[in-house]
Amino acid sequence: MNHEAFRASILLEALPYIREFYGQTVVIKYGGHAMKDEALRRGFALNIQLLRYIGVNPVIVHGGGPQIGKMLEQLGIVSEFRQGLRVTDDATMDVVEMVLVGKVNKEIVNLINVQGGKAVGLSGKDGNLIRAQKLEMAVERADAPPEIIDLGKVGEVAAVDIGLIDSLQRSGFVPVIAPVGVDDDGSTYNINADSVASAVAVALGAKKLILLTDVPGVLDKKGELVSSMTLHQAVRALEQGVITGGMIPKIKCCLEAVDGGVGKAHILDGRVENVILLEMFTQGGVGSEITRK
Ligand SMILES: Nc1ncnc2c1ncn2[C@@H]1O[C@H](COP(=O)(O)OP(=O)(O)O)[C@@H](O)[C@H]1O
Ligand SMILES: CC(=O)N[C@@H](CCC(=O)OP(=O)(O)O)C(=O)O
Repeated sequence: MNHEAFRASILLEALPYIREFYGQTVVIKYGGHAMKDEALRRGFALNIQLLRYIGVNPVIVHGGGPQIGKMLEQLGIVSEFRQGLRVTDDATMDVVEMVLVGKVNKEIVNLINVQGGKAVGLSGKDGNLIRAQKLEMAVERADAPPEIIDLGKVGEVAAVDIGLIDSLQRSGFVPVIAPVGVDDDGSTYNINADSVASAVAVALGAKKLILLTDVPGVLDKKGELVSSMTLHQAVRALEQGVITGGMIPKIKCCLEAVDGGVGKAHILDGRVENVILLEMFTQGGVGSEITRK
């Protein structure tokens, strides 16, 4: 199907939803795993452009973990993850910033613009967008007080200044944000992209937070997709140990977003073509959604 025919068919299906989403902000976290394939990258950009076309305001927060890993390897810098986060010394921070802000961010901007969009790339430094603070990571231990581990230049979001995003959206631009922030002293921090997406979604009062990853959504004990969970059910799933590894921080980000006023949070398979449109504009969707009630 060519571009025009595809756009027309999507528009027909989307009609009932246009009213609901018109003028609303949707924050989409575009993870490194969902960027690997050229056709998928083009499809992602087309989905973003289609959202703009029907009056939705998408804001992209991107990752790039695998891309950072590859560059560190080429430079002979050993990288280690603790609790799903990259231990970041000064040399690693330089590479993270170069890869995320200099390479991945501009590639996404270019992709969207090639599809006829107007994307602008930002890092958390631009317009004081993301104020960071050093992450104090406490790890629970059996029969001992929690251990505080030092991850170096790994930050968490302290504040989001939406001024620049606001101006860009009003001028019809799609902001594309790299998850790098600065603290009050101007030190640069590497922040997990899911956390940045969640904080940006809350600050913007977004209708939706969409996290694109490399699984169909949240899976239960039998490996079956959980289409919908309330905040309460998601907390129970965390406590019961159904959710492990990288899915733990992802669910926590969804909880923070919905708790902070975002309409719904979605975890979707970024390897599936048109997954954003399928989730937003079909009955029942295709991934997992987390709702307040
Ligand atoms: N219950 C679960 N449902 C789905 N994925 C899970 C679950 N528990 C753990 N995971 C793992 O979480 C991973 C997603 O987290 P992560 O690799 O950090 O994603 P990303 O790199 O896209 O941010 C999945 O690939 C899967 O291995
Ligand atoms: C602190 C930390 O771990 N930061 C991440 C930032 C990129 C990211 O989150 O990328 P994905 O979403 O593609 O995994 C990192 O250095 O890999």
